[in-house]
Amino acid sequence: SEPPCWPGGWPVVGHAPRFIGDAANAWDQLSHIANQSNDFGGVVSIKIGPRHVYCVTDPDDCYTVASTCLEKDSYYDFVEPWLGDGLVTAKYAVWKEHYKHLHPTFSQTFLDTFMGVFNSQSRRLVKSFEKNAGKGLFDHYTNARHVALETICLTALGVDFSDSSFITEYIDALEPMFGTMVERFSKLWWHSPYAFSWSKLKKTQDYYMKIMQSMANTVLQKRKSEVLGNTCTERSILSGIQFKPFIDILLELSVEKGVFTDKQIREHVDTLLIAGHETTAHVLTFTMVLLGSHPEVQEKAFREIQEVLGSDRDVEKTDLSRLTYLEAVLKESLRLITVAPVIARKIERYVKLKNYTLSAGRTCVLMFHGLHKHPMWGPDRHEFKPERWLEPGKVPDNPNAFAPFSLGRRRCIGKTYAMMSMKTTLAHVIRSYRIKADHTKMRFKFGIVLKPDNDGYYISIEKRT
Ligand code: HEM
Repeated sequence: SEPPCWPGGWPVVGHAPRFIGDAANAWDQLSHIANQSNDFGGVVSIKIGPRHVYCVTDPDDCYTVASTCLEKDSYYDFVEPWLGDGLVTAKYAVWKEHYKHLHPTFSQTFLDTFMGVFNSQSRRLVKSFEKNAGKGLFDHYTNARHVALETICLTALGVDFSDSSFITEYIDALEPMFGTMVERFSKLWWHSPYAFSWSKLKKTQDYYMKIMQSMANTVLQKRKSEVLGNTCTERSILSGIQFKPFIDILLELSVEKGVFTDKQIREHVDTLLIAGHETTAHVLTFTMVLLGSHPEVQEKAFREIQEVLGSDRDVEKTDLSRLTYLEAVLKESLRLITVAPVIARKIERYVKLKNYTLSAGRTCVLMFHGLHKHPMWGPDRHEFKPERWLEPGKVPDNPNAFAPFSLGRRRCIGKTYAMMSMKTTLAHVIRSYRIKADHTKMRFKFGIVLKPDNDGYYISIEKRT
């Protein structure tokens, strides 16, 4: 049978009026639907204008959809002019071909070579915090994001932008462009490509997109001539840190095997830049707030870091698996504040779930924030308790209950990269500063990823002696 309908829909427009308003309202509605879905047994259906959208929070049903519906929903077309054939937006046929070539570049062996970059970048973040020590609340997201973008530029592009204005200029174009995309989501009448093509919003979007594409192209062309001419200066600039950036692997594949066009390389690089920095920067920001609000957790993490690392040495790859409490902190943070709360798939042919059947031609949204608050997590599911990850029987034994990086074959390719870099950064930050914050003051908004909506996420820090 069809899943139950979320109450409160209007004729013709359905639930669309509920989404009118700002991004904070959009997040409130998404949270509401997720709760309702959990109350209704894990699936609920909503109507956004003519479009039927299924919203799923049941773990097994999430997995069924993630593993059988591999085509992204047409909502992703909003981002297509920018990210094109990049892995997030690519049509399944292209994705399958490109994924085969890209997957090995995320192997543990390649990622291990990034540890030097992760450490030096973490030290840059610690240093950038220094001026705020003992000075009250400050916006640590700005620093975290700047450093995260620098990190992904180093590892994906092989370019060190720490002494240039590239990062600031990129963020200055990215912010308003992202804004136009979120605005399009929230305005039903601009969902139609035809109506949108005439809008002022599209003009603004194109303006910023051009800036970003031309920045990416400049980097790409420079790198291409270096790779072809075998004069990769950046690698020697980062002396002592030997690694191969993703772009070199893409360029080699395109030169040797003709796998990618220049445009596709640009789209892959843009995808990595955006998917690889906004997410990790927000998770670090939120995790620091949670640590600052739970001093006993923070002290326990600090003691573990002292035990594993001892002196002020760099984090090595073998340390990462020994930082088990820190890992539990990160997982609990990803569970409680799910930075990528929703993804959407196209239902191409009918899909049989545990209790319902989804009809072809519709949209299915997997609500990971709802999955992470499913009653199976227990009565304390709204609380921050890293201990649950370390005590037997305290997390659901369903392998699909935890999906911050999505599920199935199109799950995040950067999961290990993200965990390695975030753990390294937190280890450096926690051992350098004592953090104070109040997570109850945080408000959120939906900006494709989950973002803070007020300054309630600010932290204050004191230097540890
Ligand atoms: C905490 C950090 C991160 C989280 C929570 C996260 C989450 C996700 C999620 C939920 C998806 C599925 C998106 C969808 O289906 O629409 C995804 C896909 C993806 N992520 Fe991540 N991500 C993180 C970090 C990264 C990093 C560091 C990179 C790159 C270095 C990355 C690269 C990608 C790519 C390329 C895809 C598309 C994969 C595919 O379709 O094959 N992500 N990520």
